Amino acid sequence: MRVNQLTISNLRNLKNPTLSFSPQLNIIYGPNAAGKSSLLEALYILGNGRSFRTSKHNKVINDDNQDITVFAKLESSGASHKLGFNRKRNGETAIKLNGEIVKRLSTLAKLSPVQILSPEQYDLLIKGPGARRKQLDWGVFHVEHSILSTWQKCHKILLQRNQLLKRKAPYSDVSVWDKQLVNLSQQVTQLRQAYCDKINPLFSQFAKAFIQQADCHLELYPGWSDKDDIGLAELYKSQFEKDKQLGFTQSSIHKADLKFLLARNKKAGDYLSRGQQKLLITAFKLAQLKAMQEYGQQSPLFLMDDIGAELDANHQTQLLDLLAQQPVNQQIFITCVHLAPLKPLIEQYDQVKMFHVEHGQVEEVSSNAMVI
Ligand SMILES: Nc1ncnc2c1ncn2[C@@H]1O[C@H](COP(=O)(O)OP(=O)(O)OP(=O)(O)O)[C@@H](O)[C@H]1O
Repeated sequence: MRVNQLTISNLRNLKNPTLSFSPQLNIIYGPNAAGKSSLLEALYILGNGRSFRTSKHNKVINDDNQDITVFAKLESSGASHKLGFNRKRNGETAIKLNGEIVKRLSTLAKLSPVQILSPEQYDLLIKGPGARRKQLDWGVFHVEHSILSTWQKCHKILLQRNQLLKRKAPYSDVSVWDKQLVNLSQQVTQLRQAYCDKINPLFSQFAKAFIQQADCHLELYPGWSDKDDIGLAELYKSQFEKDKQLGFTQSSIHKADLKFLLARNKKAGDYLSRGQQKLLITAFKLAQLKAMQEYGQQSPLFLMDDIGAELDANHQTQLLDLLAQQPVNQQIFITCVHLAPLKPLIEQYDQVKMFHVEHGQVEEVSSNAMVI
């Protein structure tokens, strides 16, 4: 997928730019608080219907305005599309694809997948499992769309079962849902596991290069522990009293986790330095990108916010080398304060566009005019 043109209205401090992008490398640079990340936010909204920096939609709308609009001309799965997204302060949202109203956010996700690496994600290893599960399911969805409906059905049943548990219903009532729940939990887990199997060698390879630790790997915790190998159906039976006491189901896909492990199964979050954790997340994101390039329906936009901020010079060079090896149809957007470290990367691309941002004003500048 690639975005050819983007028009942004009333997003944070941006002065409503219309921009034409390179199908390969786009560099967005300028001083702090210029509006660089805001530009990436607009691109992210195209694929997700929300910001990557906040869950509070109103924060993204310019203080003096009542709504934001992001409009893009893009190419996806070999066809050209016009995609418009509008959100008002009261939360009302309108999405239009080629003039037709779109109701589901999953349509956006399928049409314009976006992968982002930003400082907001560097604490993924020390956060709760929810954030890792989200990243995992994002990846699974983009190589196997069917996970979404199975996941939704599973969560619906969990909701019904939990309502009964809260009401202290008897086992005979609650267990009506167990067979379906077992079935759906296993289906989701199989898809998650298949994705982990695909991504693991890619992740290990990037992780080894970045943090010089052999045997870095990902392990899926399905959301229940079955040490005695009795099966999920039996677990529901044996956990019923505890579930009733708690008022919710303890074991299913809502408790899954993606574990980042080092040699001898040490938890990466407990062992690595902050800097190494950031590098490991970078390795994970690159592995997800590669998995989509190899197994997905299409390659996502790859957004890298503040590329220089979190890496030392060596690791930055390593990352830039990897970016220089991306397939020619991979569209990349990078924000930075200083251009100088990006010079070797820029020189390796045929089609580069550079945008200078200051006080919300975005201007395309010639890459030949790059003064370093
Ligand atoms: N709702 C809003 N309305 C108007 N301005 C806003 C709004 N939200 C944030 N801003 C301002 O927009 C500016 C742009 O922020 P942004 O994070 O995009 O800058 P940046 O160039 O990525 O900065 P940095 O290099 O420091 O990360 C900031 O000055 C911020 O205070």
